[in-house]
Amino acid sequence: MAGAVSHHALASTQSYRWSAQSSRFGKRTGNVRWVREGSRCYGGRKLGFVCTSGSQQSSVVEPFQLPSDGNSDHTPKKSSESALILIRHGESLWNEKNLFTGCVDVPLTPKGVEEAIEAGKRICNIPIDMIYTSSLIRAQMTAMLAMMQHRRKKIPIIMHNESEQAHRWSQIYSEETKKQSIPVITAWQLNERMYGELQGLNKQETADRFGNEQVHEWRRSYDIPPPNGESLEMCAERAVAYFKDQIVPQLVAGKHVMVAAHGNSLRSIIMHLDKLTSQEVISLELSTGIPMLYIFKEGKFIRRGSPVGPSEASVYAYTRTLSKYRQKLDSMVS
Ligand SMILES: O=C(O)[C@H](O)COP(=O)(O)O
Repeated sequence: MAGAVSHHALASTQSYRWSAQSSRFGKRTGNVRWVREGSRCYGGRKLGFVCTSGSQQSSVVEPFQLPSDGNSDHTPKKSSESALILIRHGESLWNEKNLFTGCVDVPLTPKGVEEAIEAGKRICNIPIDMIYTSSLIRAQMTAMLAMMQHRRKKIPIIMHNESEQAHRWSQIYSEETKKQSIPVITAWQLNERMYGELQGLNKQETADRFGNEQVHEWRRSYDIPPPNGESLEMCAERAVAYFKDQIVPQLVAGKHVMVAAHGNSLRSIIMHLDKLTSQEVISLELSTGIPMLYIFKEGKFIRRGSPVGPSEASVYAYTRTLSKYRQKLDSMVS
């Protein structure tokens, strides 16, 4: 294995996990509320902290620098609120085998399929106009399976823009059918961080060989890459840039967006949204198949946590747009 990488002591590392659970014992780190769920963890052992959902746990993120590309569609509408759902793919066949996966294109396990379906139930009342996924099948499967649960019953359709011909050949010629569809944009920039020479290795065997601290550093440090792979910082350079350039303008235009991607590409985006430091992000863990909701309003991102269920009051009580959308769905089925 090339590229020996030095390791620091990570003794003070705590772990945090996005979760739908709540707790009464909380502490604030910057503008993020972290809630202690159970025992402290370290280096791949038990992860025992949660970052909860719910109105008390919302945080307001500083306004973004909006892209000034002269496109009037991107002018923030004062009254508009857009939903942003971030979801890590469900369990993959290599998650199950505990192998470093990175950019290897591995499908979901039956459990991963279930997780995606469950995630879909949790967000089935939240409006979604556009979907962004990585170019990897586990994220695309997750998005499609989740959308099958959505009450609006729009059909997600992958847009093929890789060539002029692919674009032309995948056109839909009915306005009515288009209205019943949701465009799915695939982007390599949202792919998992490239794990270099760790891809395909067993995580436990790698820790046994190189030590827990070294492997934890490769997996969680901000700026230390695994051998010949991407650090989180390098992953952020493409994933956060794509988020700002392509996804934020859609939110600004009032579109509700779901992003189905990966542990580390989403960690880099959440680090950006929640303004986590490079120390804080070490402890951010994302579970497979857990949707996370942000509201974009007047140029700010408001973190709403993870909807526990389709009817969770706190998700809808807070925003007029979401509660109206839900009422509309209710009236459509009654
Ligand atoms: O690429 C992988 O192996 C996983 O998707 C993420 O792995 P990590 O938890 O080691 O970053």
